[in-house]
Amino acid sequence: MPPVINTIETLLVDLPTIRPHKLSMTTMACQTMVIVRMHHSDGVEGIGEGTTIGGLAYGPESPESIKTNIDTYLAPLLVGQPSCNIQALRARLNRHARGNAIAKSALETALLDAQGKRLGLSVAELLGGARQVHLPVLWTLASGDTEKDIDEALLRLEQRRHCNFKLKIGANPVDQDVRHVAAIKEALGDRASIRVDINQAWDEPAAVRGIQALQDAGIDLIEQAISAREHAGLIRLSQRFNVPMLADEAVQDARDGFELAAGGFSGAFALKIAKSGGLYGVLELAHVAKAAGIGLYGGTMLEGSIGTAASLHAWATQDDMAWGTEMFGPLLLKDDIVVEPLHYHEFGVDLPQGPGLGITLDEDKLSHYARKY
Ligand SMILES: O=C(O)C[C@H]1C=CC(=O)O1
Ligand SMILES: [Mn+2]
Repeated sequence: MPPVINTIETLLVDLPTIRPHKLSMTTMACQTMVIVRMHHSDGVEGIGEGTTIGGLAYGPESPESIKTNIDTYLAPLLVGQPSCNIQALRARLNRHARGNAIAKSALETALLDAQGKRLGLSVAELLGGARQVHLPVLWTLASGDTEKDIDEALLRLEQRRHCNFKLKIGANPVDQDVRHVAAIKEALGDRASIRVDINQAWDEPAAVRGIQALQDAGIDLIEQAISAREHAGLIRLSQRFNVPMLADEAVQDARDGFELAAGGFSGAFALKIAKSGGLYGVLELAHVAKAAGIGLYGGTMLEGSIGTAASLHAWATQDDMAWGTEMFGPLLLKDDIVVEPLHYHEFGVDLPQGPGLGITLDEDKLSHYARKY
């Protein structure tokens, strides 16, 4: 008898961050993850994670909506279905439920984890095989304080944990943000690559002024300076400056990637399993980017270890991520809910080994941090 999906359980898990994490639209002191536990009739359990940033501040799905929509609409579409045809299950979810990319990503991750455990293969192997087993990882400096950010960067460099840094800007006036970034670049010099993420905070005239100053200060990459929906503006910025643009919120899936590429965008795309509805969707976007000569960047929604591991399995199948990854989510959290945390060293992280995601839940930690009703 081929296995079928028996039950799907969702848990909201709140973990405090090691310091306030300041973005242009919110400041995070805690991260909330939706953890999926999917049980199959052959006794296999698959785990997945759906995570966003700042409740509804970052995007249209909140942790609570992800949980509710899985429990109410998506899980009933999967329960009782054969477990192994993940493409058929993806199509079924997409046919009956629009949007909800983060919820779908959490479910697809759990399906892949279970299938890998069943077959004795890692998720990267299920996707065709790993071309890298140690991936570079950037760190985000977002304490809100220039001196603290410089100290944090120097410490990470000395620990050989990170040598690429992303600065979150856009909450302050443009000139103040530019001074903050330039001071950090000046302090770190050629020892580090400095990039910025504006998270859509500027309009196009402010972006033209700000990016010119950031380019002059030696910044390497400009992430999502203007509104996600302003594709034409983002294309204009990419054609105007030498410093490359990184599209993040503007590029959710392969369709967005195709539109930007066809419109003349150049630069890089931030890939996130959460934006593309899972690992297959994000790899479709990667293929469009590659065909268009657009660079790849392994992005995060600041997921914990499960979502980060799932993303790593997808990125590992690629040999040329021009801009590396930012898979540091677990390092921003004070604690973890897995038995063996991801191993960060030598400016990167190891791809977890073993069947499925290669991750085991720590039941005590999970029940400690799971939201109680
Ligand atoms: O890139 C984003 O927009 C979200 C996230 C990723 C890293 C970080 O610090 O914030
Ligand atoms: Mn971003």
